[in-house]
Order: sequence, then structure tokens, then C-alpha cells
Amino acid sequence: MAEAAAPAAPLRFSKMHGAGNDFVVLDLRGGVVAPDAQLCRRLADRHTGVGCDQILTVEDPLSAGAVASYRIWNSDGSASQQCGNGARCIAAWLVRDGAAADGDFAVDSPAGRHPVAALGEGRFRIDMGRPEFDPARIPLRGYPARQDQYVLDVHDTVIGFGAVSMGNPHAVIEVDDVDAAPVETIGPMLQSSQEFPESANVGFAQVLAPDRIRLRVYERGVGETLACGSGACAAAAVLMQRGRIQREVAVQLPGGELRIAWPDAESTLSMSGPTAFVFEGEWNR
Ligand SMILES: N[C@@H](CCC[C@H](N)C(=O)O)C(=O)O
Repeated sequence: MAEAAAPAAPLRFSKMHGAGNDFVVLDLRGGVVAPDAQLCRRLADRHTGVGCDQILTVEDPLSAGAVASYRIWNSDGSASQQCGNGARCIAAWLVRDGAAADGDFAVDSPAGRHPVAALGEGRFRIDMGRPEFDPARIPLRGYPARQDQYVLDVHDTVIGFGAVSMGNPHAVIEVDDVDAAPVETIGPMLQSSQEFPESANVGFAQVLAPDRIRLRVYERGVGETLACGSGACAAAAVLMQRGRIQREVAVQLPGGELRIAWPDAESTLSMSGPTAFVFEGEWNR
């Protein structure tokens, strides 16, 4: 008689969040296979799964001297190249694991290498690299030259927006009142426009003061989130570039506050903010 196949070992995970942007973190170091799109969707389901905006994987480093690397999948199973809140959570996870010192270290993402500083009490600062405004590299089609403000007519709705890549694509719309912003209509409209061939995360930003903005983000592959770290970087970069705000700002998101500093156009941009462990679990495959 043929022997029954042994059931697959449960998949251990950590549930975490950064300013309300929540994650299932999987440890793939040592060769564990990455989740496919279907498993990501099942894990992310808020009724029948664990529930999260993104699945993050901790993997072996890609560059010499980095402690580890991470990859990102949205709740719809699509892959992304960057996740700011995720980068802080990965940093906290690596410190708790003992793989990283509770000080300065570096991690690799699909977008590049990120120096990290542990600030204490679960807060981390991540070097998010240089904002990329070249339309071809965002990618944003139909505009050969970089502009501070693009104008697009989508189904007779005229939308003015800034665009930037933080490793992943972002559109940023400045609004007078973020509470009244048409997040659920303009967000998906811009995402599905042919000008953004890889879609985009769409941020709605209100300037409160030269050093403080409010932000809501309709994320690619997720919908509206409580916080988007790369979205906070993108909104700050676009508004700084326009001279609308100072070079160091607080970004108030529905789930918490992040700080963004970008000293000048030649330097890299940093993001600081909180992380939290929620629970540990095992997923029965
Ligand atoms: N929440 C993230 C961004 C996650 C990826 C994004 N939805 C995309 O598809 O690019 C953040 O904190 O940056």
C-alpha cells in the first residue's frame, strides 16, 4: 500500500503593523519557497485568512554587509518593489530575531539597499533612497519631460497630480481638505489609466503647515490604507520639490504619524516611524 504524503509543515508567521499598515511576515531564510499569488491572497483575506495589507518575506541578503533582504506582496497577490512601513517592520523583526544589532545596519529591498537606524521604543529610521522624478522611470507614459504638475483627463475628469518613484510608482494630488478627497473614485481612475502602465499608489495630501501635512493613500493592490510609508515619502518629495513645504515634515496618516526628511535634491530621503508586533501564528497549509 502506498504511504500517504506527510502534511506540509505549518508556515510560521509574525503579524505586525507600522502606523496601522499591517503585515504578515514570513521567514524564508535558508531556502523556504516564497508564497505564490494565491497563497498571498489567502493569507491577506480579512475573513478567512490572517488579514493584512501586505505579505513581507525575510530573505538572505542581496548585497555584502546587508543583514537580510525583503520582498513585498500586496493583498491582491501582486508584487511591489518597495514598502516603507514594511521596511521598518522588517528592521524591527531582524532586531528581535538577533540577526541585526539594535543600532545601525542595512537591509536590501527589490529597490536597492537601505541603511537603517534603530531609534528606540520600536521606532526606526530608514534611508529610502533618492526620489526618482524621471517619467520614464516611474513609469509614467505620455510625458517626455519631468513636470512638477501633470494634468490628465480621465473619462472627462481632469486630474492634476505630481508623480515620483520611491522604487514603486506614486501619484500625489494636493487637496484643500483631505477628509473630503475623492480617494475611492480618483484613486482607481488614475491607477487604471494607460499613463501608469504599472499602475500607481495614489496619495491625497493636504498641507497644514510648512512642516506638517495630512495624507490618505489609495494603494496599488490594496485600496485605501491606514498608512503608506513610501506614499508619505512620495507626497513629501513632490511637495518639497514644489517648494510647498520645508525639507523636514511630519506626515499625519489615518493610522499614525511618520517623519520625512530630504535635505536637498541630491541627497537621499529618510523616513522615521513606529513598528509593532501584534501576534505570532502558524498557517495550516
Ligand atoms: N504600504 C506600503 C506600500 C506597499 C506596496 C504598494 N501597494 C505598491 O504596490 O507599490 C508602504 O508603506 O510603502
